[in-house]
Amino acid sequence: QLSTTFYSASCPSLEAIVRTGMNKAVRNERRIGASLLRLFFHDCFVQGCDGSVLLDAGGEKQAAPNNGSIRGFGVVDAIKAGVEAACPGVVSCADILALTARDGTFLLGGPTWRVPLGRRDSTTASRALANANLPPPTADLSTLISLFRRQGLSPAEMTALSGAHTIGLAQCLNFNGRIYNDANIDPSFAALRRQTCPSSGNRNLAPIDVQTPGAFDAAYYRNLLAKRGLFHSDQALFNGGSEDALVRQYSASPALFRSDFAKAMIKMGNIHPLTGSAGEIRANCHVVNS
Ligand code: HEM
Ligand SMILES: [Ca+2]
Ligand SMILES: [Ca+2]
Repeated sequence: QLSTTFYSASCPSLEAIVRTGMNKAVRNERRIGASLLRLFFHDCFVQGCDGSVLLDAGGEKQAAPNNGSIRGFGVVDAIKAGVEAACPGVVSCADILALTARDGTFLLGGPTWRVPLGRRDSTTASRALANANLPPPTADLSTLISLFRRQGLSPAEMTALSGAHTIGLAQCLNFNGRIYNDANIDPSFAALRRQTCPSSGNRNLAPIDVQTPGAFDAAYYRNLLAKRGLFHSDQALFNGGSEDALVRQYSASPALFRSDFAKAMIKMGNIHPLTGSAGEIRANCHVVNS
């Protein structure tokens, strides 16, 4: 139902405006490409890809997986302002977010893909659904598989999408349990991470991919082979279970990873979009229209 040509008559400059905005944002701070990729994931897993994560009301931003962690709202706002100037009242915040995720991935060296468009924006957000649907970094493989299955995504798609952790940073509180307690971790990697993380709490940042945190590549999977996954949930993909073989394949074939990642991103972007006359085109991504 979404279409890559949805705005070709109503907003032909849309993709150029988003690309220019993302170029500028990534030049200013490379990590922001990762942050927008994650923001789109956190949107899609809560009520579908409907821009709910962008709403200030509703408590979704304060849900445990989001609070003090999700970022990139200013970039969405700046791009939305440019889009509104060119094509007022036409393009949803949900679609802008989908395009920023694609461009963020590409600008950090990842694959590109054509983004199906035509999503509309929700009038609600949900803290409860964010807490229930977003995977915690303490998850085991069975939990990851079931949380992705709930969104219509297969274990293989979950394994490909987790490769997003080839870019970006994380706070100690999300991996302290792993570096202090897990057995399936490379001891020298655990020691390295403990150097900047005290044994509880703490918002200090570390790269998720110890090798190339600023580059979208297959190093994430090579890390898993070496027991250098940062989150317990990362290493769960390569811990003697059903995804081991695919992790090995992706570690050996970056081209396969790139192509499967792009396909899985399109599939994730199709989670329960609002279309037709459902929802609205928000004027301001932070608030519902009055
Ligand atoms: C498989 C289950 C997943 C879990 C348990 C998980 C968990 C996390 C956690 C805990 C962080 C660090 C947040 C912080 O410390 O502030 C993070 C960061 C990140 N995640 Fe995931 N994630 C998962 C899947 C995904 C998927 C599917 C994507 C995108 C397709 C993604 C993209 C990212 C990115 C790019 C970052 C870095 C963001 C930044 O630097 O701002 N993650 N994830
Ligand atoms: Ca949503
Ligand atoms: Ca990397």
